[in-house]
Amino acid sequence: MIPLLAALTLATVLILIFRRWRYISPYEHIPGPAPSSLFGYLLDLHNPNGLGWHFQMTEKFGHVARLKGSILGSDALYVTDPAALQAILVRDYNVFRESTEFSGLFGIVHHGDGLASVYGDEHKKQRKLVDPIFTPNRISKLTPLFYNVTRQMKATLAAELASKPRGQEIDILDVTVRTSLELIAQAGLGHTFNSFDRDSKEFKEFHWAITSVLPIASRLFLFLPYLESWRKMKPVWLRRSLARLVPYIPWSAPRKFQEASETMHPIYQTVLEDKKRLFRQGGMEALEESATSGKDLMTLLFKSNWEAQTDDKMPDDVVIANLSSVIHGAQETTSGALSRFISLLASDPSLQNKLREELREARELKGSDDELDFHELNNLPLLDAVCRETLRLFTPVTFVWRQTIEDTIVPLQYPIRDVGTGREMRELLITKGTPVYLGMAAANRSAAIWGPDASVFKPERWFGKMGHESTAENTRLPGLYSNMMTFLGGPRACPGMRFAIHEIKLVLSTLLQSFTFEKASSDIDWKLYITLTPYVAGDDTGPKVPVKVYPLEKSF
Ligand code: HEM
Repeated sequence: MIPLLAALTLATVLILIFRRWRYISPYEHIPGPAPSSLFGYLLDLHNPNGLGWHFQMTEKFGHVARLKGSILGSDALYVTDPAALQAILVRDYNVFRESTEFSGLFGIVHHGDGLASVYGDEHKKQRKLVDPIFTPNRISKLTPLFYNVTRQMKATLAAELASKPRGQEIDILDVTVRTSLELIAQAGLGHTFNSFDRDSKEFKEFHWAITSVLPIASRLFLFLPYLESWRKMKPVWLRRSLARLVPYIPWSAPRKFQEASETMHPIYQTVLEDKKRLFRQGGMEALEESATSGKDLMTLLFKSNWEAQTDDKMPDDVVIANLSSVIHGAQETTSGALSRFISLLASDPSLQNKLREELREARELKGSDDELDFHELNNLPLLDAVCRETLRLFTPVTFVWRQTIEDTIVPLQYPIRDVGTGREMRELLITKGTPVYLGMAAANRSAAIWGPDASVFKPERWFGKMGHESTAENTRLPGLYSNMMTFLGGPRACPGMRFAIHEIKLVLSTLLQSFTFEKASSDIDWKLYITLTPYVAGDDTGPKVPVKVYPLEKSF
């Protein structure tokens, strides 16, 4: 049996190598980086220490680059061209699908076919129910809930500082992680993880699961192409029986991946069951009388689903998968971004003071002890510019992945020069099956788009300007937020963008009104997992962002 299996494997590998040898890439004429291993571009693209590889893409190779495949695989494209991005994300979004790697991965993590795992009409139908829970009006009503959480954050941080010698470094990532998880738990689920209680078992377990599942998955990237077939495997009893064997695999990554995705699911089930029970007992009124006055995203989604036409209603497993997508989408991205903001401010005391002055003036103008509301926070020009510039330069999601399901020609704003003939091409045929990587961080740093100072942190570039006016030549990118790619664009753009911006502004303003920040002695390495994750340089024991924090003599 074993010799037969070995012979079959060898024959398959030889056939694949032969096919690869005969393969003529449709992208031979496009410049691109040489792969650093036999695995082709894959190891470079996913290298946790490879952020520089992404950042240099447009300057070295232009706005479309060829990524050479492995000895067994075919080539891919890395796209940052504004016109091509518009075609891929908006015009032809049904042709450039979320990759099966991602839909398989998120289908398993979210235990069902939520937004991140569906395409076409099903995706449109689900977005119709999810988008209304994120309108500016709905987000503005979450402000009191947000302040409840930031008050706990402030008290916990003040207590930690009081218990330590003055000037000792603290891990601000721990603070932003607890804050963003508690914010999305309360505002998203109407639930608490008691995240500021160091002994909270629920916080520890959920936090471990939500922060580990994607970094672990990126260690399994060679297996990602098979996850979609795995989760759709029939008969279901066979898949379930095989899944029971995972804990016995002598490799920790699949075991931990399974454990993490199994930890989060029961919490979402309980939250949904609680809402249903309340609804059965007292209808919508009972939900509206709950602790969040019915303003949490889960109640809104429940309502939106209840009011939908029968054909549009989502079954419970899809509601749960979407709930899980929302919580996941909100957690890692926002906590990492918040710690990035604070470490930037810690290195720039003058910017910190200017932001504090802007806040002080706004509070004085308001003339009461009430905190700034949604609109008042949005009307602070320096805070807004710092927010945009940080999210441009330090894009939390570096790239996304699409798969082409039919041959399509896309236009190019920046022509490609043929490496053989030097001929200029103003459009590009992308053939069926090509993996297409959309370099969001690279597009946000392109010197052709943003000018020669594209890689400099310069909040002033946004003063008095909207979206494309801050680029070098009024270039329009198809991004949802301020003409940049941070939250993507088109029908699959991030629905939680307003939630994220409001959270970032509100948390930062709360911290700046009570504390000052100073740079710590160590440098931070931002590692590329699916979102950017901060580590102290030379210390791989876990994500951290040490800074020195001091209470303000007079907080306001
Ligand atoms: C700085 C913070 C955030 C960033 C940079 C960010 C970025 C993104 C990006 C790039 C995508 C597209 C992924 C893809 O197509 O492969 C996305 C999707 C998504 N985000 Fe966010 N996000 C952030 C915060 C949030 C928040 C706060 C929420 C919810 C409260 C959220 C919920 C979602 C959901 C549900 C999706 C899936 C949308 C779909 O497939 O239709 N995100 N996000």
